[in-house]
This record gives sequence, structure tokens and C-alpha cells, in this order.
Amino acid sequence: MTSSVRDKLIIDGVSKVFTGKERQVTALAEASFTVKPSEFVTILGPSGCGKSTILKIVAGLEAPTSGRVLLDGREIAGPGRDRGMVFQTYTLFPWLTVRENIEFGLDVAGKDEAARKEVSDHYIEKIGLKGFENFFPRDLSGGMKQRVAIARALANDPEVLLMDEPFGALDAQTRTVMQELLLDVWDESHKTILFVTHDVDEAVFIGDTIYVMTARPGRIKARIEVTLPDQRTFDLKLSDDFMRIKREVMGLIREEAWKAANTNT
Ligand SMILES: Nc1ncnc2c1ncn2[C@@H]1O[C@H](COP(=O)(O)OP(=O)(O)OP(=O)(O)O)[C@@H](O)[C@H]1O
Repeated sequence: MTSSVRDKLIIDGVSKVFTGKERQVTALAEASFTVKPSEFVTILGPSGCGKSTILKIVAGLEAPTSGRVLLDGREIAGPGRDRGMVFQTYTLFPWLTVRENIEFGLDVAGKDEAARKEVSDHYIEKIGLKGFENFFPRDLSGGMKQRVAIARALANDPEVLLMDEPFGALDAQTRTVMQELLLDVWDESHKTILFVTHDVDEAVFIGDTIYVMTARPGRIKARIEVTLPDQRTFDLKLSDDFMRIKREVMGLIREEAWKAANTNT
């Protein structure tokens, strides 16, 4: 595949076959794409096409059956602090407060209390949870929990943030607020982000680049550059440019969704 030395991530011909007792599932078939430093990439595709599997392979939680993933030119061989993950379901530690959740990775890394507090203070402010530092996850709304999950991932200062449908369980209004909050955080941190979603509006609104996957076994079907202004506010979703990109992406997805539906029924 063509790649540049400046690529942060290179997903190079990655295939993944899950072998169960009864059957084998080929989740990915030579999926290849690249991600530049500080790029915000969204991945869209029909259900079951291997989106989460790609994220898990980049996270080092699953190994590819063939192919490889390079981060800054080095092959990924397992999980590492250079990658942070945020999942759809709330994965906060229920026995820890908001502040303790955010500081968890720093604690594990042996940072002292003052260093931990400096980082958690920054993120508590950034995600708008000042006053909630000592709340436990059970006392937070879904949107607040996901804000803490994002802060917890960023507090470790990873180079790459991997997000698997992080706003999938939220209502439409909260989701929009969270998208704007994430863009704000990204504007400040300029992390490289790989973001999986089912939602075309979300992918167009937050991404620099969209990769559309084929029905399973997943490959990259198309790469779409989102040529919208860097400053993205809610009203952009009503613009002609937004609609044009959305239409193009929906056309690509529709074909694959039909293929997936026919395979799975
Ligand atoms: N650990 C596993 N063992 C066996 N099969 C698996 C495993 N993980 C995923 N699969 C299968 O691999 C395929 C891809 O799964 P994956 O979760 O990556 O898809 P997805 O695109 O993220 O799906 P969705 O959009 O529905 O979340 C699916 O058919 C799934 O059932």
C-alpha cells in the first residue's frame, strides 16, 4: 500500500478471522488505510463489518490474523499507554469518584497527588463537571459519564484516542452537545482520533476524513475528505455543503447495508 513517513497510523492489509467451536467468522479482509498525526478519522459501515475489531486491533486488544498495524512506524504488539480507548457502554469504575476515575491511569503510572490533581482539575473544568468531582458514576447522567470517560482517556495523554460509538447510547440533544465538546477538546489537544459510529451526521460533523467500510468481511470501500470549515457548530448541520457530503456518504453506506442485510438474514 502507499504510505507516507508522516502517517501516524498505518493499517496495512489487516485481516481477522475469529475461530469458534462451530464456525469461523472472517471479520476483516485486508483492510488498509492510513491516519495522519492529529487527524480526526471516523469509520462508518454496516453492522458487523468489523469496525470494533479494527479499533481493538489498533488498541492491541486483538491480534490481526494477517497484516499489521504501525504506530509511528512501529508494529503494534499489544496494549500501551500511547493509545486511549472510550467505549459506548459506560466503563467507569463505579467505586471511584469522578476525580478518582480521571486520575486512575496517572495513579497507576505512579504520579504524585499534586501532579494528578493538576491534570484532573484541567479536565474537570474542560468537560464542564466542576462541582461534580466527588460524585460517583451512579449519580451521573449518561452524557456526564461519557464526559468522564473521555477525560479519563485524555488524562493519560495518549497519542491516539480510539472511540467506539462513544455517544451511541445518548439521546439526540446530548449527543450533539457531546460532539461539540469533543471537537473543543480535540482543538486543544490535537490528538489523533479514530472514531467508530453508525451515525452519518455524526461522522460528517466531527471527522476530517471518513472511511466507509464494506459489508463483512470488512474492507475500506471509500475515503471521503470532509471539506467543511474547521470551526464546527451545530448550524453547520443545516448547510448545503454538509448535506452534499452526507448524501454522498449515505449512498455508499446504503449499498453495503443492503448487502449486510441479505447476508445476515
Ligand atoms: N471475539 C469474537 N469471536 C467471534 N466472533 C467475533 C468476535 N468479535 C467479533 N466477532 C464477529 O466479527 C464480526 C465483526 O464484529 P465487529 O464487532 O467488529 O463489527 P462492528 O462493525 O463493530 O459491528 P456493530 O456495528 O454491530 O457494532 C461480527 O460478525 C462479529 O460477530
